Amino acid sequence: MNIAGKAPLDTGWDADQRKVIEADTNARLAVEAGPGTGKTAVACARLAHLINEEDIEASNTWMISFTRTAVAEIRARLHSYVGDASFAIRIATIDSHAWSIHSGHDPNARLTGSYEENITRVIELLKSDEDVADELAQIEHVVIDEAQDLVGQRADLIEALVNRLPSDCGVTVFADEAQAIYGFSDDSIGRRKGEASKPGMPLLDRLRGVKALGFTTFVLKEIYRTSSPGLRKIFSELRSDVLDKQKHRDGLHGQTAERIRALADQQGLKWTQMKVADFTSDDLLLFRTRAEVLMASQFCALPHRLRLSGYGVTLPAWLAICFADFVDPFIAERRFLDLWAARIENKAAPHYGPAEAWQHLMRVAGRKDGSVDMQRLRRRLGQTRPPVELTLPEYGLHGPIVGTIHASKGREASNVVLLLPNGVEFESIEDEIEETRVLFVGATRARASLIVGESHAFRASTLASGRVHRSARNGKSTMVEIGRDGDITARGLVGRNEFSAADAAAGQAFLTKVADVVTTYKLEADADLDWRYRIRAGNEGPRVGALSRNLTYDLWEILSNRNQKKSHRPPGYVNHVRGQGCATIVLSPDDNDLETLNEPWASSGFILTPRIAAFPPFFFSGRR
Ligand SMILES: Nc1ncnc2c1ncn2[C@@H]1O[C@H](COP(=O)(O)OP(=O)(O)OP(=O)(O)O)[C@@H](O)[C@H]1O
Repeated sequence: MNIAGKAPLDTGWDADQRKVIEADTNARLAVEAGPGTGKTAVACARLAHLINEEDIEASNTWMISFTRTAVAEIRARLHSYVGDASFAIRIATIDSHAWSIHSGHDPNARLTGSYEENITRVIELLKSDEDVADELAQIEHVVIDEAQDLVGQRADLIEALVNRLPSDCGVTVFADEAQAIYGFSDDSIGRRKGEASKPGMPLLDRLRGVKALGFTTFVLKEIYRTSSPGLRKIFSELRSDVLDKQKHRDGLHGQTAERIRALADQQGLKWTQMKVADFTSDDLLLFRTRAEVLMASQFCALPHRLRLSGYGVTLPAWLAICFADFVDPFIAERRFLDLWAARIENKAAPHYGPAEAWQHLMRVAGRKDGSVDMQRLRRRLGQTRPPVELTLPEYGLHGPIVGTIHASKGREASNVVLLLPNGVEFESIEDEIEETRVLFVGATRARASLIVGESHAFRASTLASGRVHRSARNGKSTMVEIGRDGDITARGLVGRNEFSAADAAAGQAFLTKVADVVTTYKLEADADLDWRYRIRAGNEGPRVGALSRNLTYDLWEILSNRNQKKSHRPPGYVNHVRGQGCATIVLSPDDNDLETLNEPWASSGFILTPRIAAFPPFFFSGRR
């Protein structure tokens, strides 16, 4: 297949891009380029070229990226270039590559060690273990995208990996230092996290610094993301300023924000006068912090999607709707298509049809006889990181995407509304430079237009669990984030302790009906469940689940932080908890929670869950 013909435009790849795509199989390339110059597109095309034109085995190639959402997008792009061969390429985040080296070669590998301990062990294995060396000897090419974000231990890991690769294994690394975001989370501005505050030397410089590794630098110059003149200035001139060390001094953040306002297609809007519902599916609304995203989402009754940390990948509702009562060990295509026709068609249908859904199932757990192995399917889907091809990239139904800048790195959208934080103060110049790069990333996501608005400044806090809360109505209520990973579990939905079999069935039947619409729930504290909150549909509807203790603990933590543990208690009920349709929870056949569930879910392992992401007000009441 001619990859050039697959370029996004009839004109094909430009000369710089082509040099990278068609470089020698075993070349070591460091590609530096700004936003929208096609780094990710070229990364995919390079692998496609190697597989299609140079006879490199897809299974002997690795593609490493920083985030799981990026991985999903890369898989989709590669599929369009090389078809099903893309499924053989090991596309994953650096963390999951590290984990597979660890678990494959260390008999004592356990998930219990801290993140740092695990990485340290993997680096040791890379340096000294002969089996690891044997495995690496098979690799013919490694592509690393978004390398600017790999710092500290992750950069050590990549360096150790590249050092151990056979000398004829090619490596292509892409990076844009102007987009490096390493130290901060998307929780709040200027909150540094652990060792990331000492980023050290950028990975590209480290690799280029070792002569023996043999890296040559390439640059991509042409901007393809946008033709808007203002945006192109942001992508190029503003980028030079962000990178210019001479300009790294007090006031850089404010000046950068000012420049973005001046070059944007529209500016001066106030978030208080806008709402999520004013936008369409082509729009991406970007906020700096998670709390701002949660606020914007809480006040939007129409379907929309969320993109922020803490809301893991979700599996589509059709899986549970088809398989909740399916207990046979295997399923044949005919049977699946019947289930789809009866339960999914015209209801909770995803953007693909039954034939494609079946192909996904076959790839994940297909057998030689053409049927799908249900136990295997459950094992694969029940992992914390299920196969990307069956997961949904955003949390929600459809409509505009509301997200943090951090969670939108490497992505693009037709129209971007960037809500700039105002009146920010920084503790150090490093903080300010880091936040300036965050602004730059936010301002470079748009293809057609960038609208800049001012966000509404308010204070919010984050608990140890990562849950955000903020005081509202002059302290009368507290808005608390609901729907984080772990808030709703299989037990909370269909556990025997929580529900009779009949009530669980009624709850699941209700969720099937609302699998693709927005639904408002009410939380009710239940004394019989140790004051955990039950989730009721509307005021009078069925109870569809019970939240885990995580929320109850966190509410007491809020009271404790305020010294109100003795005088106040969490409210008996909470309104305005919205769910964006439903998703599926899958339990692996060896999951201990299965025995606590009602039938048929204890046998099937597929459970429907409301997709809740809400920031409702809690009125803590005084104890008498
Ligand atoms: N030669 C080309 N002709 C036309 N469009 C192109 C070409 N190369 C890339 N593009 C398009 O330009 C857009 C930006 O590409 P891509 O997302 O790969 O950029 P990037 O450098 O990875 O950006 P970022 O650093 O912001 O993540 C994509 O829509 C891509 O399809």
